[in-house]
Amino acid sequence: MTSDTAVHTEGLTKFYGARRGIENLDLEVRTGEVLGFLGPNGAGKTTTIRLLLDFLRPTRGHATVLGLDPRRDKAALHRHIGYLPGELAFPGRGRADDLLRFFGAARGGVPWSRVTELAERLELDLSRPVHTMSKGNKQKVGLVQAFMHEPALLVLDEPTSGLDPLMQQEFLGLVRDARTAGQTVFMSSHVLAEVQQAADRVAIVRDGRLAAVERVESLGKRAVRTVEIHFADPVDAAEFSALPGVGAVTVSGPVLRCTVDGRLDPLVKAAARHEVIDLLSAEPDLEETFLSFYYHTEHHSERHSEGTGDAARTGA
Ligand SMILES: Nc1ncnc2c1ncn2[C@@H]1O[C@H](COP(=O)(O)OP(=O)(O)OP(=O)(O)O)[C@@H](O)[C@H]1O
Repeated sequence: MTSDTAVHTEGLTKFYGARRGIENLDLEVRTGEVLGFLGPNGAGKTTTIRLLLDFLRPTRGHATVLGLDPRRDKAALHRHIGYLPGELAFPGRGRADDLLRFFGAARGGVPWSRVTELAERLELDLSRPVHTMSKGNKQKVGLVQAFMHEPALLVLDEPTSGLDPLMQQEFLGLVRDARTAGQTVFMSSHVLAEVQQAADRVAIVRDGRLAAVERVESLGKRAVRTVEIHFADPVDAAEFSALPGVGAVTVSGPVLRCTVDGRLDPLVKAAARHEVIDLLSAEPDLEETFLSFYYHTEHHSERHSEGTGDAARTGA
């Protein structure tokens, strides 16, 4: 492991008795990248995060985080990490600002302006006692404490849970700023859409095993979109169904509906031979296309054909 690598795991495995938490995880998070750690409930995301921070001990295998051994160098490691747990539990009945002062002091001092700047961006009222706050506002306190000391590595477990859409966007802005500042971000989620907006790569876990690691750009290319074209006059389905990437063509009079996998260009050029009244293209639904590819396919490893150079498969 070099300084180019923020997190490195080798055969990392945790069983809870006979129950698999995560098994044989080989994963690398590069310094300065945002890695989305994606998987459905129970996939093993929280287990992995807790192993990286030494809140759990592996059954076998090994992790190196920021060049340190989480087990041996836990205290040093935690100073360089900003951690947002999946389930927040704040102690006591204190106000948010008092709590954050306490966290700041524990990390060797954090400029208070940094705390207020984060609180303003997230529209968090620091004068409120944390125990009276809504889930979303508690989540904001959790985010402020994770980001406030500008750690080399942010480890965020389901960071947007409880945040409304506007605040989710603000959070993604914080992640992008962290990346610009050279920080590394490892964030778990079960929502691809949010990870896709912020991450360089996504690692997909399923049933305690790593299913794939992909660059986010290659997810987009894989997306199937639905297209509906309204023509001035009726058209013939046969004219469109053989076009590259075009599938599920149905024609009802002057309205053509189909799916397009990849480039829209062949369909648009073919449509342009007719008078087009309207064209509707639904946003690529990556949840439906990409995730179903991994989650709902028995033999998904066989279906993963195009190599991106990043594919990491464990034969799950
Ligand atoms: N303390 C525990 N004792 C027994 N089994 C556990 C424990 N913690 C987790 N597990 C099991 O390990 C597996 C992975 O759980 P984990 O919490 O890591 O998944 P996750 O991907 O974080 O899920 P979620 O999105 O629901 O938080 C699940 O089958 C879960 O039931």
